[in-house]
Amino acid sequence: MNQNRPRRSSRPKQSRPPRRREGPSRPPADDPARLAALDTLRAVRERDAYANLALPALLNQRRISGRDAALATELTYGACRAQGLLDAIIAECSARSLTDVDPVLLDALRLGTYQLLRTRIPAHAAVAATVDLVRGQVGSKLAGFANAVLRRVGELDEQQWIERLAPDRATDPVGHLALRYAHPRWVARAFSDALGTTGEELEAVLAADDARPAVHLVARPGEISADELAAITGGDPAPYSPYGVHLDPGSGDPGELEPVREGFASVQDEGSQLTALALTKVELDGDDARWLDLCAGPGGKAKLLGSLATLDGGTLDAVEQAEHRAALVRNSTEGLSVNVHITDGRSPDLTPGFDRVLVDAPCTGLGALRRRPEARWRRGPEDVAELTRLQRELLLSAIGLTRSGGVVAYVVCSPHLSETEGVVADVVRRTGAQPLDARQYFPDVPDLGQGPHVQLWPHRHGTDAMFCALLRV
Ligand SMILES: C[S@@+](CC[C@H](N)C(=O)[O-])C[C@H]1O[C@@H](n2cnc3c(N)ncnc32)[C@H](O)[C@@H]1O
Repeated sequence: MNQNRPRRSSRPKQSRPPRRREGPSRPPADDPARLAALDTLRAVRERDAYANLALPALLNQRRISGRDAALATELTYGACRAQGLLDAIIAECSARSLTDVDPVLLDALRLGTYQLLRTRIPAHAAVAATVDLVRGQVGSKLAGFANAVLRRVGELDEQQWIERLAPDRATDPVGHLALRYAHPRWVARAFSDALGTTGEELEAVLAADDARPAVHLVARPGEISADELAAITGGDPAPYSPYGVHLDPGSGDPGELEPVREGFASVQDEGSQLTALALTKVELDGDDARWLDLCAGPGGKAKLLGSLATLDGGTLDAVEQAEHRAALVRNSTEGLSVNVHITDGRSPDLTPGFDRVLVDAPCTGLGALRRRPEARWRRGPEDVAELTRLQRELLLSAIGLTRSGGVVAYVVCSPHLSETEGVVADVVRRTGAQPLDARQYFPDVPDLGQGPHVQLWPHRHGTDAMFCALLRV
C-alpha cells in the first residue's frame, strides 16, 4: 500500500466535491440504474461491447426510463471515459494490486469512484449504493473491501487526486494532461505530436473528448436541403458542410427523426462529409463518371458520394471486405447508381481507370474518441504498425485503380502521424503521386495549418479529428 495514501484523520474539511445535492442517505434496495451501469461495464470488458449500443439495449429490455435511465447513462459513459484516472485513484486506495481485484468488483469500484468524484450524489449515498451493489453482485465478503476503498477515495476530490497522482506538468506535460483528462499516455502523445504542442491546445483537444458532441446529420443531395432538414429537425445548418445539420446533443435518438427514417438524411459527422466532398471538388480534365469507394462500410460516405455521382449521371463502385458491413452499404445506397462489391480493397477484381477514388481506411479511430466512451482504452500503440501497413496497401491499390490525371482521397479518422502523414509520404515516394493542397477543397474552413494535407480537430472545427490527403495520379 502506498505510504502517501491519505489517512482519514488528515482529510481536509473542504475536500469534498463542492457541488453535492441532497439525496437519499441510503440508495433504494432495488437500484436498476447502477445495476444497468455495472452490467454494461461488464459487457464492454468481457465482450468488447460498445457502451453506447449495449446500454440503450439493456435499458430498453429492462424497461428502465426517466431518471434511472439518465443516471445509468451518466455513470456508464462517465466511468468508461474516465477509466484510467479512476483506476489510478482506486489503485492508490487499495491494499491489493488492481490485477488481483475481482473484475466485477473493479467495475463497481469504478462506478463508485466516478460517483464520488464527478457527480453531485452525496458521498455517503455513493459509497452505500456501491457497497450494496457489490454485496448483491459479487458477494458480501468483498463488501467490506469496497467500503474501505471508497471511503479512502472520498477523502480527496478529483482535483486533489490529480495533484497527488499526476506527473509534474512542467517536466512531463503529456503525462500530466493524459492523467488529468483520463487518456492513455500514448494517445495524448499522438495528439501532441500532431498538434506540435504540449500546451493549451493539447489540453483543449483532450477536454473536447469528454464533451458531449452535437449530433451531425447529412441531407441527401437531390432529396432535401440542409435548410429544410434543419427546419424539420429543429437543428442548425452546419457551419462548413453545405449538406450538414447540427442537433443538440440531448435531442433524442436521431434514428427516430422522420427524414432519417425515410432515408433523406443520415447521421454523419461534419468532418466526414467535408472529406468526401473534398474528393468531389478537385478539378479533373476529361472523364468524370467512374467513382470508387474502396473501404465503404457501413456506407456513410458511399451514400453521399453515390448521391452526387447519381445526380451527375455517374456511378460509384463501393468495395467492402466484411459481408455484414457490405450489407449496410447496400442498404444505405439503395436506389442510387452504386455497385457494392464484397472483396479485399487491396486486390479487388475491378477494371482500373477510375476518375475519383476514396480510401477511407481502417484506423485507430483516435479522432472519434468523443463518440465512443470506452474507445480510448481499447486500442494500444501496438495496433498502429499493423494498421499503417494495411492503410499503405489500400492506398497503393487505390492509386493503381485510378486513371492518369484522376484523384485519390486518403482519409482516416485519426490524427496519429504514422497513420496520416507517414502513410501518405511513403506512398507518394513509391508512386510519384502528386499531393494537392487539400486546404483549397475545404472552403471557408478556418485553421487548416500549413497544408498540404488537412487535419480537422474537434476543438477547432467541432468535427471528429479527420485527416484528408488528396493525391493527383
Ligand atoms: C473507416 S471504415 C469506412 C467508413 C465508411 N467509408 C463510411 O463512411 O461509412 C473502414 C472500412 O474498411 C473495411 N475494410 C477493412 N479492411 C478492408 C480491406 N482490405 N478491403 C476493403 N475494406 C476493408 C472495414 O470493414 C470498414 O468497414
